[in-house]
Amino acid sequence: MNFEHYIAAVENFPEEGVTFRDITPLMADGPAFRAAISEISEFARQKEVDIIVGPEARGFIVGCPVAFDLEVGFVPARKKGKLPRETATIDYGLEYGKSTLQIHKDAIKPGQRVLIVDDLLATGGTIKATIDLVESFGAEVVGAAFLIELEEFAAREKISEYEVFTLLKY
Ligand SMILES: O=P(O)(O)OC[C@H]1O[C@H](OP(=O)(O)OP(=O)(O)O)[C@H](O)[C@@H]1O
Ligand SMILES: Nc1ncnc2[nH]cnc12
Repeated sequence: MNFEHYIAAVENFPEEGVTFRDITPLMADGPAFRAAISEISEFARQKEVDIIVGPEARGFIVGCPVAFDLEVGFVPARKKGKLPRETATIDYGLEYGKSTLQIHKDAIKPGQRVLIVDDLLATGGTIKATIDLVESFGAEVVGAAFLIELEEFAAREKISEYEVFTLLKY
């Protein structure tokens, strides 16, 4: 399937100089969305994962159906102040701005095999922060999977020790 056909390029969003890769047309097309999720699920199955972790918000959109497909749990890494119970916290930078992610302290057990799933890999700030946060639980990050990789940022160099799966590269 030509997944690129379902990704809209929006110039100068959310700020001047950024080409935003919008996945909402892919999400709006049932067969295309399902096919894209299935490709990530196929990768995830080989990794024998215990849980999927997805960073807010688009990591939920891609990560939850993968978890459902594999019949494993999904753990949200949420932006600061959204989770109601005790959390582990990490600050990070991304292509446009800075943010903080939190995971509930009882959500991941030491030794669990974790796959991190998100929509897009740009500078790698989000994935690196999510990896560090997951590893702070004593869990094993068995890989990371994305719909889109922006190769100009060379994020793979930041996470070269991890297996990275991406459906589309720009
Ligand atoms: O590789 P990076 O430079 O870190 O950029 C990629 C991240 O940026 C976007 O999320 P954003 O923080 O904009 O949040 P959203 O999902 O809530 O839109 C995207 O969904 C990734 O999580
Ligand atoms: N260029 C981009 N398009 C969509 N999401 C992003 N997250 C970080 N950079 C992005």
